[in-house]
Order: sequence, then structure tokens, then C-alpha cells
Amino acid sequence: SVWGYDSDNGPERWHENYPLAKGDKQSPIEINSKDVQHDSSLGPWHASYDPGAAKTILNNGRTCRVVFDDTFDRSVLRGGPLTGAYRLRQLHLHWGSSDDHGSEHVIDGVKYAAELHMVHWNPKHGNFAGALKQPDGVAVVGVFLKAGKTPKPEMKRILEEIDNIKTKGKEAPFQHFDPSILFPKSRDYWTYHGSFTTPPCEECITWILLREPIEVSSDQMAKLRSLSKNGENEPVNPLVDNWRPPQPVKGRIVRASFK
Ligand SMILES: NS(=O)(=O)c1ccco1
Ligand SMILES: [Zn+2]
Repeated sequence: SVWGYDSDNGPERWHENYPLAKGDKQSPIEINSKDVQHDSSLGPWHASYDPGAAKTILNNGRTCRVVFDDTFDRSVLRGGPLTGAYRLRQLHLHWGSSDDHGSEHVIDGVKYAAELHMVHWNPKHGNFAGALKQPDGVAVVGVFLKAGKTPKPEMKRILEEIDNIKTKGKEAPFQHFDPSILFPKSRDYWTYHGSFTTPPCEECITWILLREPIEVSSDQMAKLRSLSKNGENEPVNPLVDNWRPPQPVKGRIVRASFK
């Protein structure tokens, strides 16, 4: 059966069809502040996104994804650990069945309710498929979502669309959206080299994980959990716990832009 997050097709079995899943540079990882190295040469990262690049929002049965036009340098990420401008291709989320877990990366033992990934690729490698084969091919900005009392207004656009993409395969127009409104105040980040957290788990990602979580409300988290893994003519199967657990660090260095 196609890979997923259930006992018969979940992260512990991905390696049976996707051997890279057992590689030495897999993601996510647990970050322990005591092992992190501050790197004063790490400059600030900069996102310059064109709201007009946003195209559609999709439920693919495994996450909720917003897709952007990446046919030219229209929405790009640069700076930080990166060389050159990486094009924004899509953003998506991973979340839990309750507010006390759901993130993929774990910070000093803390699991957040969700983790937002903004996926960018390096156009020097021609196209996205080519970038997947390169160690500097992809850059993902990770933003942690902490469940609290205050809703995040900037999440409303995405959450309002949920009702139109309840079931697997449903897609809706999603335009005039600048995802940088989702960033927290602080630009502080950790960075390390890793992989896609979903099969085929290619080890082509420079991860940029923002230290400051954004706060969302429990109701906003519940909205995400109202998505279904199944199609419209199938039984409702709540789309929750679509996160991969932390993988072996295998001696990798995690650097911090902050002290
Ligand atoms: N979760 S992730 O950001 O490593 C990913 C999987 C596919 C595209 O992006
Ligand atoms: Zn992801």
C-alpha cells in the first residue's frame, strides 16, 4: 500500500520501498540546545514573496498544501546558510491528534502542536526534480505552531479554505497570499543538513528552523484536524498525526544563528 502514517504503511516501514529513509542525514531530528553550535558567520535569511505567486490549496490525503508559481524567481528565499536565491514551491503542515504533539522536529524535548514547512528549491539545478538529487537542492523553512489562547489571524486564510478541501484530492484556488505573514517576530534560527520528512526522503535539504513559534488557538488546530485522509465517497478518516518521528542525528552539527 502507498506510504502513509498508519501502522501498516507508516514511518517504521517506509524503508521497505524507500531505502533512503535509512540514510545518515534524515529528518526530522531532535534538537538539544546543549549540542548546538552558535555560528557568528550565519547571517539573516530574507524571504521576498510575490502574493500573486500563490495558486491553489490542496488536500492530498497526507497534508494541506498551498502551491505557488515557481516558473521564475518570483518568490524567493536567500541569505542565512544559503548561497543564491531559492524559489518557493509549496507550503504544507504536519500536526497531531491533540495539541500536545504534532511537530516533526522536537526542541529540547518539546513537541509543538504543528509544524509549517515552506519548501524552496535551487534553480541552479534546472528544475525541482533535478534539485532533489543535490545536497544544496532544497531549503525548507520550518515554523512551529504552539497551541494557546490566542488565534493567529494570519492563519485564517488557510483555515477558511479547509471547508472547501475536506477530502483527499480536493483543490481550491488560493490567490493573493504572501506566506511571510506567517513568520514570527524573531528571525533567529537553527540550521542543519537533512532530508525530506516524507518518502522518498531525499537528503537534499538545508533546514532553517525558526526558534520562535507562532501561537494559534485550539480551535484553529481543531480546524486542521477536520480534514479527511479519504476521498469524498469513502468513510471519514481524520487527517491527523501526519508527522515523522525524529531520526538519528549521526554526528551532524546543528548551528544556531543566535546565542
Ligand atoms: N515535509 S518536507 O518539507 O520534508 C516535504 C516533503 C515533500 C515536500 O516537502
Ligand atoms: Zn513537511
